[in-house]
Amino acid sequence: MEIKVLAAAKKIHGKTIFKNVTLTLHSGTIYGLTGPNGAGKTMLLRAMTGLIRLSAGSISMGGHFVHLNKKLPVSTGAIIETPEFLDNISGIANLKTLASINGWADLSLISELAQMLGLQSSDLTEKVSHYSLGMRQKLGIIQAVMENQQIILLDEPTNGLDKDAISAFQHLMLQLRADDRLIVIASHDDRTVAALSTDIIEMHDGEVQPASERRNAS
Ligand SMILES: Nc1ncnc2c1ncn2[C@@H]1O[C@H](COP(=O)(O)OP(=O)(O)OP(=O)(O)O)[C@@H](O)[C@H]1O
Repeated sequence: MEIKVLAAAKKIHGKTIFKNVTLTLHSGTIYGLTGPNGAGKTMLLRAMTGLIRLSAGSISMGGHFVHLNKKLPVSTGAIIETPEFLDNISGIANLKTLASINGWADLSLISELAQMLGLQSSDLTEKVSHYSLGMRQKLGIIQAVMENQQIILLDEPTNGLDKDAISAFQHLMLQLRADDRLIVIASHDDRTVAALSTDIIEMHDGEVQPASERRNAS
């Protein structure tokens, strides 16, 4: 399974956010999406999940085009910017609500993931309004993987995570890669990117550095 980004471009009010982005991403790989603030990483991830319309080019998953605000052609888990949850209900209630959108909730997998990331079962029953940034991020990670999504797109997933949680997160990502998932991690956390990524996609001013200049250790 692949994600193909072909000559993708996005302009907002005449300003180029990204352009000429052509990439083929493969399952069983963790891609580190790097680059300075404002390079266009988040916008590219938003385009991949169908949250914004491209100005030119196309994005497909598993051979089918991604369309604006439509169900994605391949099951995809994502954290784009800060994970959004309903504050006045518990963590577990949020996960159940989100899972039910796709019609599937595996409570034993959720509790296994929570335990792995250091989220206690008493935390899961706490209202999200009482969560710390790290707890929200852990809930976001669980949400992005709890339905065995084939594609996992994560924007700054280690934000707010402590050292132990970062190692647990890295361990989880490596497990998922071994399970043939396609993972993209946009991050300023160089250590996590270096520890996990077999391919670095570097963006500058809305353009991706040519593949031939990229490190490819896979
Ligand atoms: N809603 C918007 N309208 C217009 N321009 C926007 C909008 N959102 C983002 N931008 C611009 O798009 C560009 C790319 O932003 P993006 O958030 O994708 O960068 P990034 O690489 O994720 O940066 P960071 O490392 O800070 O997260 C920036 O110049 C930003 O100002």
